Amino acid sequence: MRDQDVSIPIIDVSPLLQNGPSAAVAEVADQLRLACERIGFFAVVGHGVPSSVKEELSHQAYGFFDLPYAEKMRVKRPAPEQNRGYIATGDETLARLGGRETPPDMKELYAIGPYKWPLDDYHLAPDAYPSFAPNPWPDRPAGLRQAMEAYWDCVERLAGGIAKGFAVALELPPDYFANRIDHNTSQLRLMHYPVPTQAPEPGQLRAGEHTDLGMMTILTADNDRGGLQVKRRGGGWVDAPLLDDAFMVNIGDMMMRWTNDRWVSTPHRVINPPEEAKSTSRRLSIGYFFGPNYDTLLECLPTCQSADQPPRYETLTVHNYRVHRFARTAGQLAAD
Ligand SMILES: O=C(O)CCC(=O)C(=O)O
Ligand SMILES: [Fe+2]
Repeated sequence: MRDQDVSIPIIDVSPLLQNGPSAAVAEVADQLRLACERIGFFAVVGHGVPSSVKEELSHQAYGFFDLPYAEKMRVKRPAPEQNRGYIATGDETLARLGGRETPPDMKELYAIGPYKWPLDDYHLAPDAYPSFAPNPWPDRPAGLRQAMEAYWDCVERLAGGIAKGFAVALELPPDYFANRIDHNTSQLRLMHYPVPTQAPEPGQLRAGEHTDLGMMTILTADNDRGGLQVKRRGGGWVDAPLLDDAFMVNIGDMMMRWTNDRWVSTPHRVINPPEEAKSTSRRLSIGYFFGPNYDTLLECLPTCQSADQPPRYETLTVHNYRVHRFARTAGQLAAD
């Protein structure tokens, strides 16, 4: 297939979540494999996340971003290396993840990390930080916490199902990733792109071009707001489709390392609204950035190497890989 003909497929993942018959699982896995090889993005339906869970979180998120700035700052990011709390407009530049210097993204966000974990040796070990640390919850809106936790549980289950599909697609046992993600170090980020009040600076976008760092990202945005664009393997941007009741999923850099570049993480960005649509361009997106356990080894998968294809990347733990990536971006604050 020619690169310019590749589009973002829609995949029904329900067999992965319902322990469907192995033929159905293999069929979904094959669709996932093609999507990951060709474009690195796919839309999922049959995801099992009730629309009420998504709608409630969207409602609560708008409630939070509508609060006065000073109130939002009460839950500001607790420390620069932490990826949680309120991150105000001007404080994040996703393009830096790829080593590019641009003006900051035109967005504000509120993020949490894992919220239910015991205070045991594993979660209190030095390498558990900053993945496991307390989340600073705002007092208002009162329903935000419950909505974020309910949403987290649903998309965590979905990510587990997709991970099973990835394993089958990579000719590994279906549960290959299970004990590598059972203490996952994910983040749930509410991203608010307000109506722009001034013209963007040259090179300034709602979210600059980047690849995501983790294993996969599960995204949803207001249905009628476009802006997310995905780079094709051969170059050129394609608009992510606006679909009702689907999640957009993309693979991140950890999948690329695991698969020895068989599944390349795809650059994407969020472009500015056109001038004529500016006044109604407020956009909310919700991203679940799924990261494996902090001590999981990112080592070339056994099925992704051979005598002609030796491992291209050094083996690192998830924790050390993150530290290494942040060092490369010169300690700048960036999304995970
Ligand atoms: O807002 C979106 O649709 C995507 C944002 C994104 O790619 C990110 O935050 O990593
Ligand atoms: Fe992203």
